[in-house]
Formats: sequence, structure tokens, C-alpha cells
Amino acid sequence: MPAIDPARLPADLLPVIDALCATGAAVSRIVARGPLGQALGAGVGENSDGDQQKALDVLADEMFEAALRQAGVKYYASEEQEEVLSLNASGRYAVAADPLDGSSNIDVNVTIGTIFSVFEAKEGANESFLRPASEQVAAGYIAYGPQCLLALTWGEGTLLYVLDPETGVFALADEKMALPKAAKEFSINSSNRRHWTAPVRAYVEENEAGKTGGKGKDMNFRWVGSLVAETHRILTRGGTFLYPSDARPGYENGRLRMVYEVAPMAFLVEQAGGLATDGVTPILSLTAEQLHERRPFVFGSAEEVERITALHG
Ligand SMILES: O=P(O)(O)OC[C@H]1O[C@](O)(COP(=O)(O)O)[C@@H](O)[C@@H]1O
Ligand SMILES: [Mg+2]
Ligand SMILES: [Mg+2]
Repeated sequence: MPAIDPARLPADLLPVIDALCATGAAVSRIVARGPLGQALGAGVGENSDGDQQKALDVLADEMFEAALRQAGVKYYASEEQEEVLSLNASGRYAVAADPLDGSSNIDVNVTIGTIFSVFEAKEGANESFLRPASEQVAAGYIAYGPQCLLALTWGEGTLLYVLDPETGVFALADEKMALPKAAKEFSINSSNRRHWTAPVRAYVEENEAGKTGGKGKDMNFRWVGSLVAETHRILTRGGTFLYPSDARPGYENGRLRMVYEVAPMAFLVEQAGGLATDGVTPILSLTAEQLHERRPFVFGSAEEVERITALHG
């Protein structure tokens, strides 16, 4: 039995999405046991980008790699692997993933997730991923939170599935997620304020001034520290997210990785009626040049993302 209700899914994509869902369900069971199982948040090394790897980062990566190999995927690119892995020479798809997003929240029982992006594979490994983000054929995230859920797009809207604990199947909960055009909340790591550029500072100050300033409404502030949780909140009730470039060494392009964090989230957001840019340029018009490259990322309610672009003008 597939791990997702197959009714709406394009048949060609079903084996890949099914493998991702079955693995997501298995990861969610491990996450749910928390400290009753192995020490999921223990440091176990560093990935190629110099980020500390936690036990669950590595475990989730191994689980997704094995499932995608089994599902006939040609190439697998992961945050936790320096190079693209060749899985099946005759496979049709190339999948990029952040197997475990929000690792700083593993030990504190706050929502973490998996992000994935699917392309039609090309001949070569790198060229299968280093191409315009608009060429993604599917993208999604699985959130391990109070519910385990999946937001998924294949270019015909963004659909929401919830893992039903009674059946073990991701069941369709919303066939057309709609990101509200106006926002009441914004998200940015304010501890980096002193490193921000002038447009980012101006946007945050406008929000903080709210009705007292020129904004016409008060804004609330949220920061979870898990891109998946932040994206899900914004897709559900609107808002804006910014992880901009800043003046810290190594943050010239922000923190988030283009291929397996920024591009798939941009696809999901735009398919739900929101906007996703690097501050100015739509993410879906951009092409990654390196597998682990970072991009400044701004997304959410259209009115707010347009305002941020204007402030950069
Ligand atoms: O710690 P910071 O700088 O606020 O960064 C938080 C961001 O980093 C991330 O945790 C990066 O993802 P990983 O946990 O996959 O490395 C995002 O989920 C989150 O938005
Ligand atoms: Mg991440
Ligand atoms: Mg990660």
C-alpha cells in the first residue's frame, strides 16, 4: 500500500513521492520516541559546509538515500553529502534534499522537517541540479510536529497531506493551500540586526513601528529556527520570512542553501499564491551554480514581499 493517497498524484511521480513519504513516516516515528531512543541531537561530525551534524541529520540522510535508491531515482543530492550520489543509472529523476531541517530544535521537541526538490535527471550528476529553479517538477516538505504533514507541489497548486497515525498513510487535507496576500507577522533572526543591510533594517523598523509608523497596522514577530515550521505557518496564515545576506563573514548570501532549501520552498510558496525572492529577484528565475551555495531568501505574502523589493530599489 502506498504511504500517500495516490488519487491526485501524477503517476510518474508516485514511486518517488511514495518513497519520500514512507521514509518521512519512519523518521517521524523515530522523532516521536525522542529520548527513549538513541541520542538524536548528539553531535557526530561536520558536513562539507562546516555545519555540525547531529545524529538525526546523518540517520535521516541514510534513510532517504536508501529509499530513493530503492525507488529507482538516478541522482541524490543532500545537505549532508559533499557530492551528488549516483543511485540508478537508468533512473528518471534527480532528488535534492535537506534530510533534516531545523537541527537546533531536535532536542527541544519543536517542529523539524525534511525538504525535497525533484528534477527530471539529465545525463550528468551536477547538471541535474545546477539549472533554473523553475525546472523543478515537484517540491515539498515533511514537518515533524504535533502532526506529521506534507506540503507538496508538482506545479498545479500546493497540496497539504497529513500522516494519519491510524492508517500510516499521508491523507489529503487541503487540495489548494492559499497563502494570504496580507500579513500580520514577520520572521527574521533579529540577533543579527547589527549586521543587516539598510533595506532589511528599514523593513523591520517599519514593522516594529506598526500603526504608530506608516504601516497602517501592527505586526507580530515570530522566529522558530526551523525553516519548515516557519514556511508552514506562513503558508497557513500568511506572513513574511527573511534570511537575508548580512555583514558576517560567510553570510554574504545569507544562510539557506539554494538547491535543497530555498528553491523547493520558493516553488511551494509561489504555487500557493505567495512570492519568493532573494530580496529583489524571483528565486524561480535563478540558477544554482554550486550544489551547496547559499541564497538570501525572502518569501511570504505578496504585499510584503513586494514592499521588501521596493525598499531595495
Ligand atoms: O540559527 P539561525 O541563523 O537563526 O538559522 C536558522 C535557520 O537555519 C536552519 O536551521 C538551517 O537548516 P539546517 O538545520 O538544515 O542546517 C533553518 O531551518 C533555519 O531557518
Ligand atoms: Mg535546513
Ligand atoms: Mg539540514
